Amino acid sequence: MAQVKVQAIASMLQSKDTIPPEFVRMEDEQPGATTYRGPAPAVPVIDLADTDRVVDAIADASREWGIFQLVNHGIPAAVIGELQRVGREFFELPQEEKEAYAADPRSGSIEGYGTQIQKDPNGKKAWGDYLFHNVWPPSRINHGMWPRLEGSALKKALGGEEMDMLLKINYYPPCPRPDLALGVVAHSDLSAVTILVPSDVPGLQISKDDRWIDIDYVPGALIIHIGDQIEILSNGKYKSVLHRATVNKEKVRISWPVFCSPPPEMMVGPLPQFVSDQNPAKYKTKKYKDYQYCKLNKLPQ
Ligand SMILES: O=C(O)CCC(=O)C(=O)O
Ligand SMILES: [Fe+2]
Repeated sequence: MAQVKVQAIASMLQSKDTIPPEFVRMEDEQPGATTYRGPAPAVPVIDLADTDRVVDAIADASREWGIFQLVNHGIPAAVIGELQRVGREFFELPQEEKEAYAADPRSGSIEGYGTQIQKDPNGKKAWGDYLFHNVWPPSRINHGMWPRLEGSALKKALGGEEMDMLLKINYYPPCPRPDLALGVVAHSDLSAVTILVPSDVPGLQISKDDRWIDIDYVPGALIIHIGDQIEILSNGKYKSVLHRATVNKEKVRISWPVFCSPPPEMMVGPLPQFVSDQNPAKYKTKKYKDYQYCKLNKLPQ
């Protein structure tokens, strides 16, 4: 049976100030209670055109933050705008039309329209739906998946030989109690890096010095997350950032992360230049797909 999507639940809510109990997060996760409201340092903004500084700036930000905003990235605003438009258009289709693209849990692939990826130990749910679509390499593109994403996604701008790219479109309907719910719960990304196109509605938060802080988007910037694979390759020098997404009372929030990951069979482990007698390997060396399996099934890495 099809999973009931949050968008359908949100559209049927009678009350403007309550949400079903399974969406009320445990108290130590609720954004209303846990978002830090004091002055906090801002996520670094890096100018890709500043060739003298860019490499050091990325290394510093990856070590201290695990996330940064990239400006002058060279991807035309029209390409990004097209991706946003087509993604939004998908979620505005009637519910039964969207269900034609529903993810099939038996297929072993994450691709498709769905809600709720990971089981929650307390049976709680996140306030959001998604559409996953492989966009690179060409052999892994499923041409039956929301065809209007074909050719419009960031793949043309980003396409590289050694990376697999998975586009996710997160759709978070307006939520009567954004203080109690989360769109995406705290996690780090399994990818090597994630390139996130934000919408104009804020909501991305990171954990920095044990506080949840809001990210103020720089208009037109791409948000770059360091993911688990870079943390592993660098033996922990560069940090996979812990982050989560909050939702909005009046507005739909959408985000467009592109997860750039090694191919499934590639061996991943700390690179020799990051390992020494004083600094032994902190991570195993194994296939990327084995790291993926452990993360998705919440097993020890
Ligand atoms: O919506 C966002 O801003 C973040 C989404 C996210 O972290 C994810 O889908 O992995
Ligand atoms: Fe994420």
